[in-house]
Amino acid sequence: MRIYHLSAECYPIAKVGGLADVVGALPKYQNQAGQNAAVVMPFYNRKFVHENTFDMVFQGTTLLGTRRIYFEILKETTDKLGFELFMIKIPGLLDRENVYSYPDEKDQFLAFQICFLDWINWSGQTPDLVHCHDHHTGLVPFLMYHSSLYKRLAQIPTIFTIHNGQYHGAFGWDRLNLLPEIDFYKTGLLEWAGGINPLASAVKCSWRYTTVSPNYLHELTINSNGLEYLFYLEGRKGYGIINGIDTDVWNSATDPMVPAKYSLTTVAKGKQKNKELLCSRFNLSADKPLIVFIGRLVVEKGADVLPDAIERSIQQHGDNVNFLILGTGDTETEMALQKLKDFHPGNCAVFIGYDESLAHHIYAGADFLLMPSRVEPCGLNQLYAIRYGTIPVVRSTGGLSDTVIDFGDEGGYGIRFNHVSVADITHSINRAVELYADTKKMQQLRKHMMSLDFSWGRSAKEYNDLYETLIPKL
Ligand SMILES: Nc1ncnc2c1ncn2[C@@H]1O[C@H](COP(=O)(O)OP(=O)(O)O[C@H]2O[C@H](CO)[C@@H](O)[C@H](O)[C@H]2O)[C@@H](O)[C@H]1O
Repeated sequence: MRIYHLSAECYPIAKVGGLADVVGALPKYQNQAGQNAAVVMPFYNRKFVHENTFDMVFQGTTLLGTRRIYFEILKETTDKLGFELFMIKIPGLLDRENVYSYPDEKDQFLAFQICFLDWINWSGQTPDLVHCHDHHTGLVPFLMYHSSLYKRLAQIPTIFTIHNGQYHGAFGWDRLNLLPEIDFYKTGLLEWAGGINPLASAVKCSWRYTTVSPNYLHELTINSNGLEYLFYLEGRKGYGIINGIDTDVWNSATDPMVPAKYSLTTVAKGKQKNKELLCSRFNLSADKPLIVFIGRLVVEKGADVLPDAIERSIQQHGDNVNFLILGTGDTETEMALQKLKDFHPGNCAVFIGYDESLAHHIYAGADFLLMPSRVEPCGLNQLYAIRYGTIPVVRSTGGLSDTVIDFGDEGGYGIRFNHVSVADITHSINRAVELYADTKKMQQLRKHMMSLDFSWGRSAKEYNDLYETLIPKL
């Protein structure tokens, strides 16, 4: 079955967050299960494109409104990622370094989607299914079914996966002229709340939509930044499939970014060594419990509550607890964390920035990973933590509820709390500190976690099974 995954991010080419991890792994596991899945993404001027070779497999021109643009489809030559990788290059528009945040970002993603459709249309391809990810690719289903230009593609099933329902990519009707010819009586399928809303359009037009955890499917009807009623209406098309992790990349016994490699049998020693290295780099003490946070410092992740919660915990536990934060995001939170570090240099360390290698080292060296998320569609950090024997301390929401069982419950291994509040977080940290003192229990939980299977195998099969239901049997 030929499948195209369309995404703005893909690990290791361009990663901003979890979307990249998923799109860089799912197709590989699907191919191992007998599919023929490829990834199509925008061209970014990044390390990966300079260190690898590409063939130009197609070139053409298309229209973005009245602007004629020239584009190239570049294919990575080795398929070493476990899937074919195609990048769409548009000189001056899709050939920059960063993934997001350019003032003409909406034009960039619109052009990306149009060029993809032009390419498969004019090169005569008929994939079995097109799988779109997040709002950057959300107009593809509408255009496939309601543009006279792409009538040839109108029978191809589309699936849309929502990695984050808070972001819709919406824009005004004044930009409708940037779309190719469309059936004007169908424009309602583009609309939500008075504008063009790519996420809403994808939910309406794709054959099926999926969320990255079963719990999040339900939560979207309660909190999706204004699309709650749409999710309620379209609920029959929705499926919740939990993300997996790429166990080739996330393997503490082979991970090149983990200084002291370890397996289930050597976890205590390996973790301690990694922790010592981390602590000496950040001026912390390796004898104390090390509680870490990795991620975007934004309200959605509960990062705004971290400074107060950490301050309170340090006060409560005196010198007996350590925190390490890796992230970047809201300036106010970054500044509050820096200040905290200055007040408590021996108990709190902060690294503002994005550092993939440091993140791997932290997952391996930490005792506890804190995730006080307000919204967490799936969450990969807790899965990486579990895989590396690090106890997740999470708010019960979205995919965190689906993947973390409190150690007080049967079969449990993590710590869960209900509210994004200083009180709930500090209470959970108290539990973590107590747990840390029980060396035997810690060791038992680490081994238990490392024996759990959150790899893509099962989830990739669920996607494949869903595809099968949409593709007519020959
Ligand atoms: N400063 C930093 N330095 C190094 N690495 C960093 C980093 N900040 C973040 N990361 C890494 O980025 C990834 C973040 O993944 P998440 O799934 O937690 O979040 P994100 O909100 O981006 O993804 C959205 O999509 C994914 C995928 O579907 C969902 O799991 C999630 O709930 C949803 O919000 C992890 O691999 C993490 O280690």
